[in-house]
Amino acid sequence: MGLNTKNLFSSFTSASSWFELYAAFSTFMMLFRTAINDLVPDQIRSFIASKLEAFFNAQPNNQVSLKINQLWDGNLGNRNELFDAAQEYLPTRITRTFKSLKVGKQENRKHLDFAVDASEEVVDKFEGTTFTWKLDEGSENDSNRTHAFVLSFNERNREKVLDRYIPHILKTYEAIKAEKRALKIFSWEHHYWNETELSHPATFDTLALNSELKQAIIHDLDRFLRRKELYKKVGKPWKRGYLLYGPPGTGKSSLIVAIANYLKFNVYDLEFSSIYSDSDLMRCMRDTSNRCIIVIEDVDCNQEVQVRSKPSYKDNFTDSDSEFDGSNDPNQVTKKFSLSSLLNYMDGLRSSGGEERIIIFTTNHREKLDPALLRPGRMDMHIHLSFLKGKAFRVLASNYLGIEGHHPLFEQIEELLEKTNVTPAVVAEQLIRNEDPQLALEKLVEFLKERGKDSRVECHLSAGQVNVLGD
Ligand SMILES: Nc1ncnc2c1ncn2[C@@H]1O[C@H](COP(=O)(O)OP(=O)(O)OP(=O)(O)O)[C@@H](O)[C@H]1O
Repeated sequence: MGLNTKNLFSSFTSASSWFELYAAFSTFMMLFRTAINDLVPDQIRSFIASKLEAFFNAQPNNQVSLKINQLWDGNLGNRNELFDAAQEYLPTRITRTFKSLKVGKQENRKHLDFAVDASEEVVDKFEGTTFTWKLDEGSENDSNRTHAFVLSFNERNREKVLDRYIPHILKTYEAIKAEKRALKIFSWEHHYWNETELSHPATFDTLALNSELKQAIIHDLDRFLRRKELYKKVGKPWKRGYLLYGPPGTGKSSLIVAIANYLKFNVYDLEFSSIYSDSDLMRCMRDTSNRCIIVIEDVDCNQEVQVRSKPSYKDNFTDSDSEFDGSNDPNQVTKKFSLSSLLNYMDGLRSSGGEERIIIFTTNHREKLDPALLRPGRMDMHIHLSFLKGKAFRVLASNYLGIEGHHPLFEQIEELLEKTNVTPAVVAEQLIRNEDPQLALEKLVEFLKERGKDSRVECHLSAGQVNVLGD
């Protein structure tokens, strides 16, 4: 029985017949789609879709590529920033599925670094479009060999690449650079901030502090950063003041570095002796950048701050910018600027209106400080750093001896530490004397037993404490 095509087509000549055909086809498609959705799992469907897309994109006639050379025009002094950006950006697209990767670790860096291997293509998705990257390492025979990235994409995405994809890569690069940027420490000398790199490795992980205290500080810092909008709404300068107090060698400076490394804030270290007048103080405060920590160390040694309540000074200094050299003063202390200038700054009254500033005062003697300085709002959190107690010792054992787990001498050492008042700095010094962990711990036990005999004459202070004075 033959199929009569003439009859078949003639039966579809009317509009209603075409409509019927269309309706039947739509119904079939709907059923087909539902069946596919029900029967074929999600992963398989997206796999097929990506293969189809790759197939069409791979057609040589609609693929275009951009070559991003390491050097612009081969000129050594002329690096191509886009190459550097791609080099930083692509490892962020590396997933666990890669078969070939370059991996390495740089000195002073905790984390591993990854880089694209020339034998592997990196496939990146941006706004639903697939981009393929390949590293070209140049010819081995070429003495001026440099690298290049080749970016391939479908020609219909030319505009997207230039208008949005490349700007996106450059922006990501800036963010990565900011994240990796070395922190700076500034000191005020002769009316200018002198900058050096802050390469101190202290972090909250390497600090021997009791863990509740650590958590309380980290929590306070996080909360401070989160509350930008609230500070703005209530018209409060967005800053937070911490007072670190305790005996020398308990980690005040180390904690400041740990805070800086945690927040990625630069540190401005201010010694009052380098300030010549109120206006000098204002200038140095004004010249600090946002997102910084201003540190005034050993504030009790800075006579200007602790002596405000002494009658001889009250008579002599004012809130003005005038300088007072203290030459007639019986205590022979040089007074160059007023405490009230500092307090005003701290209240934000005369600040430059900057944001995200942390102010840290350190002292070995909190009791010597002027109460005006300690008032809530000026010093929001008082952090007491004290002798080494409890399990905090294990952090030092890890820092100095590389002992990560347990050691049979730990309990004995911790018991001895409870009975003795020794600072983390003193214990650190003992540990560093011997490379052999077992020997170092045995020597520490001996040392602590000796110290225990003298401990009766030492004052008994509690372990690290924190006192939050409110917002
Ligand atoms: N809590 C701690 N955790 C880890 N290391 C510490 C701690 N305290 C002291 N150290 C070690 O002791 C050394 C001295 O400590 P640091 O300078 O931080 O103490 P400090 O309290 O600021 O002393 P000072 O009051 O004399 O300035 C540091 O190099 C650090 O290695």
